[in-house]
Amino acid sequence: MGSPVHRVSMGDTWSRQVHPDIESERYKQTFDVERLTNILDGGAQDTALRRKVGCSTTASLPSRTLSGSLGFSLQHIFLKALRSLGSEEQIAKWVPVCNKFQIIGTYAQTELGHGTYLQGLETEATYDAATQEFVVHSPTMTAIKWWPGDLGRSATHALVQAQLICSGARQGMHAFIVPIRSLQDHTPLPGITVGDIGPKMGLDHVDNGFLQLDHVRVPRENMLSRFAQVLPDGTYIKLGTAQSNYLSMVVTRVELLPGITAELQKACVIAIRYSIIRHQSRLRPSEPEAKILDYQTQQQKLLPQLATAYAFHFLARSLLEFLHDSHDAILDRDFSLLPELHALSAGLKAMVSDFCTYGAELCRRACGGHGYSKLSGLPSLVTKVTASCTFEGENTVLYLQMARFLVKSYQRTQVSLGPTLQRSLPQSVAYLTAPDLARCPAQRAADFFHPELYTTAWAHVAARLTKDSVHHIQTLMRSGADEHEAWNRTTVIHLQAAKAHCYYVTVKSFTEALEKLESEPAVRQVLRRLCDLYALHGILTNTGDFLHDGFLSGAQVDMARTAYLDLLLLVRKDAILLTDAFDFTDQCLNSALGCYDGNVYERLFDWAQKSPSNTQENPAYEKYIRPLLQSCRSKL
Ligand SMILES: CCCCCCCCCCCCC/C=C/C(=O)SCCNC(=O)CCNC(=O)[C@H](O)C(C)(C)COP(=O)(O)OP(=O)(O)OC[C@H]1O[C@@H](n2cnc3c(N)ncnc32)[C@H](O)[C@@H]1OP(=O)(O)O
Ligand SMILES: Cc1cc2nc3c(=O)[nH]c(=O)nc-3n(C[C@H](O)[C@H](O)[C@H](O)COP(=O)(O)OP(=O)(O)OC[C@H]3O[C@@H](n4cnc5c(N)ncnc54)[C@H](O)[C@@H]3O)c2cc1C
Repeated sequence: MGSPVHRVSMGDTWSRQVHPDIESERYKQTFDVERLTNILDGGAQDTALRRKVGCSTTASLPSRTLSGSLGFSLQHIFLKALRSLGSEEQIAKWVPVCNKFQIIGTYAQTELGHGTYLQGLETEATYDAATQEFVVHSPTMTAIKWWPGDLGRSATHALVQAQLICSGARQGMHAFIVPIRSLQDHTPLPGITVGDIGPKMGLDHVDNGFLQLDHVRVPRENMLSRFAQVLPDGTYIKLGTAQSNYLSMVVTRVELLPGITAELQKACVIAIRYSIIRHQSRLRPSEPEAKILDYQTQQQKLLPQLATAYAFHFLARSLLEFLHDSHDAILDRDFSLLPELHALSAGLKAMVSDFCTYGAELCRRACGGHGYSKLSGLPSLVTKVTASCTFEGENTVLYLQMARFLVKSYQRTQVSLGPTLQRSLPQSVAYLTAPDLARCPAQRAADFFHPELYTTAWAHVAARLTKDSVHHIQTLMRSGADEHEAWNRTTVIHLQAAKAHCYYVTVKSFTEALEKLESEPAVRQVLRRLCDLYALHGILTNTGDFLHDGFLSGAQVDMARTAYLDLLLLVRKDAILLTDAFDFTDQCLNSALGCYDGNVYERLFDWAQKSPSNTQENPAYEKYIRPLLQSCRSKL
């Protein structure tokens, strides 16, 4: 069956037939794969459009982003910042020339000496009222902009985040459009030293660069002025908050989620399809070698990752909807939803990138030796997704931003505001004031197949860890620590609370997505198993947090494990169909192990023969091997 994109190529004989092992897995269709693909896309028309454009289900999500661009095209970050921080006039001026590639933009915020601590950025933009210009300058070596994508060789303009100095005061980080290369011959403009930062772990196709500015002048109109203005005489008008100019990072963190999730989805497709083709060892001495996906340990490696990949798809959709609903208000300077949006975007970007990096590497290892071959597509996928743990905010720092929001939300519950409090707490932390179950009510394994039960369990642990962190701070301060030291000496607990909260938010968004699938019983059932598996996998890999205060008993953990192991068997039956539903083309997967037709060994052998080391003269023979052999022969 499969979708039209999976017409196998009419190349070699082996590429015209689907391997019987994988074909047999597609016969027993317990649900309509095409229907699930449509649901992931948001509808059948969206599937058709995506196939025309050639993306996977998740990567198409950004097409509904604020910018309407598809995925992370060149200068996506630059455009994002322009739309978030620019006035309507500035957007009208710069976005069209960007979209027509009359200029190429880069987002230049990080410096050699600072990436995380934005208050420490050293690049300066000093207003000169006499000429109504800003003088943008790198005062020190550590102020050199370092890392911006497309800066190394491509960009003609940089959106430079710099400390604004005007009216004799430092006004904090503001964004300035700075031309850096000539539009005639692409050479660096006066005062500009620019280049590539050199080899990286991955993402080799991106020219991350450096930019040193030597008193470069730009017109007053080049400061993005949605949230602040500098008048011709140098008067500073503040229109937002101290962090308004951080808005583009919030938007980018949300819009990165589908792309990061797609990497885990691809890793799951490759590893699960390979695990159907790969036969190794015997389940019973009398039987032929088993498909490695029939080993419980292989199921336990891969299927929770598949569940996570689906969970993050619905999480990304839910957060994109929240961004959509709040973004216009924020642009109109109603910042009431921004704290929750910032916390969610920070914490969930940290969790999604952490888990997708871990999961992609797990999928790679689950493919044995062939997983270490670049022909599998997995090594480059792992090095690519790893970057997402750092760019757009280093994960630990972002988890701590989420923790800061949890602490402040919990502290609000400590001030007795009565019944109005629950309504006023942000929706994502409403559980902090909900009646708390002291004990899980589960009596048997099947009880763990109830979304309400495991969602409540996650809320309980997140609330407990948040309360623990606040009490830890209070204890330290009572013993004489100031608020900053108390905060720092509690950050390990803060991280635990933030991670538990993020897991709770993901479970909740998955269950809410399932509630909307009333009319799709077969698809809903298969997704429900994945939701159960995702929730229980988290409980069983963080058992201590659930046992800590007796919320779960040891016997109940055994029940959860029984339910979990049963789920592995059920999900195993649908595993191939669930990978097919992501609708990645073979070209997109770029993997000899993960092709739709399952002809792994033929592709490995065919692709290996085409690799440069087999198609070019061996440079080592004349220079090293022949002289070595000859010298050894002469001694015989
Ligand atoms: C891999 C697969 C992907 C596939 C597709 C992609 C392919 C390749 C494309 C690659 C694209 C990547 C491009 C990368 C770009 C970048 O990396 S751009 C640079 C990103 N840099 C950062 O994210 C910097 C991180 N640091 C910060 O955000 C801040 O310094 C901080 C850590 C948040 C601290 O800021 P600070 O001003 O010091 O604030 P605090 O004192 O901590 O808090 C004060 C209050 O401000 C609130 N706040 C902080 N940040 C924000 C925000 N962004 N929005 C709104 N509010 C914010 C914070 O909550 C505090 O509020 P109160 O608690 O109420 O006081
Ligand atoms: C592939 C890639 C693409 C990038 N693209 C861009 C781009 O286009 N534009 C751009 O401006 N930047 C870009 N960056 C830079 C990126 O945004 C920064 O690297 C990132 O924000 C992390 O900052 P840092 O490098 O200073 O790390 P650091 O903050 O120095 O992190 C080092 C360690 O210090 C710890 N740490 C730091 N602060 C704290 C704290 N307060 N509490 C506890 N621990 C802390 C961190 O957890 C981490 O373990 C890119 C980076 C990469 C890898």
